[in-house]
Amino acid sequence: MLVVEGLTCRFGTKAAVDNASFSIAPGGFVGVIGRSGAGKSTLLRMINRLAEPSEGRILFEGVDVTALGGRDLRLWRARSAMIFQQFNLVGRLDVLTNVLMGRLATVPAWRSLAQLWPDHDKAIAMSALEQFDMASIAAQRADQLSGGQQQRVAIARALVQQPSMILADEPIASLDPRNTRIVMDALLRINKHFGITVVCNLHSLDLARNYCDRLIGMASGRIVFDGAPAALTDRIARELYDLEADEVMGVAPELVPAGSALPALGTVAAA
Ligand SMILES: Nc1ncnc2c1ncn2[C@@H]1O[C@H](COP(=O)(O)OP(=O)(O)OP(=O)(O)O)[C@@H](O)[C@H]1O
Repeated sequence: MLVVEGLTCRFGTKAAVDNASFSIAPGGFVGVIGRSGAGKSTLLRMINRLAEPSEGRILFEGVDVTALGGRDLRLWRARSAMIFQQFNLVGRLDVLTNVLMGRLATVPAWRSLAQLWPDHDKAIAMSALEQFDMASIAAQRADQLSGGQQQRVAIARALVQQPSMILADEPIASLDPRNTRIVMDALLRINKHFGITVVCNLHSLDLARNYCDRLIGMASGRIVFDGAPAALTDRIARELYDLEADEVMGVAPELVPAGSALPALGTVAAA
């Protein structure tokens, strides 16, 4: 169980994440939604400890992740594997070696530097590539792949970290619709087949509704919605996304009857 308590991250006087509290049970597929600048990336980066919280705590299975340092912190970063919008592969290295990078936390540095990966780790990496039908391109350079293939390699790299959770920060933001589906299906497979919790920042509300079993909505650093996708009405979505709403929902504007009051943000979260 991941528990986030009063988590805040300030940059100067601005709170990118402001007093966020929630818990995530194992095995969920959670979408973090909200407009650009809402604080989604900062939230995920704090959970992985790539960004330092200004206040609050992160607990995982009762361990205070916020207090970890040294080797324990490296192990936590492997256990809460991040996937990034820009894939973060090493383009000049082959696909298999990129996936093996996910084993760095468990392999002595001299072995990885000398490219002497143990057979056991190579087998794990090949098996991860097979999961996503990519074993046949194991020897190709990463920079020769399409964006969708690169992201699936990044997902395979995350999988070999044997994570408890995958934190995906806008993983499909630079992909076309076909590759978007392939990559989201890969994340869903990781979630359903391996039972690994997925927390995924998504700009598209349609995707979030289709793939996630729970949505956390953020606005100006605060959590303003936390519930099942079905509970997120179009009206709340419009408040979350403001002028971007039609773009993220892919629908025509809804006519709001004159004089009808919008529910206050946070009312659903509080219910
Ligand atoms: N390192 C930083 N230094 C200063 N301000 C930052 C830093 N990182 C994020 N911010 C600010 O914090 C706020 C939240 O940013 P964040 O990237 O977490 O939002 P987001 O919802 O992920 O947006 P996007 O979808 O555009 O990535 C923004 O106003 C951003 O400019």
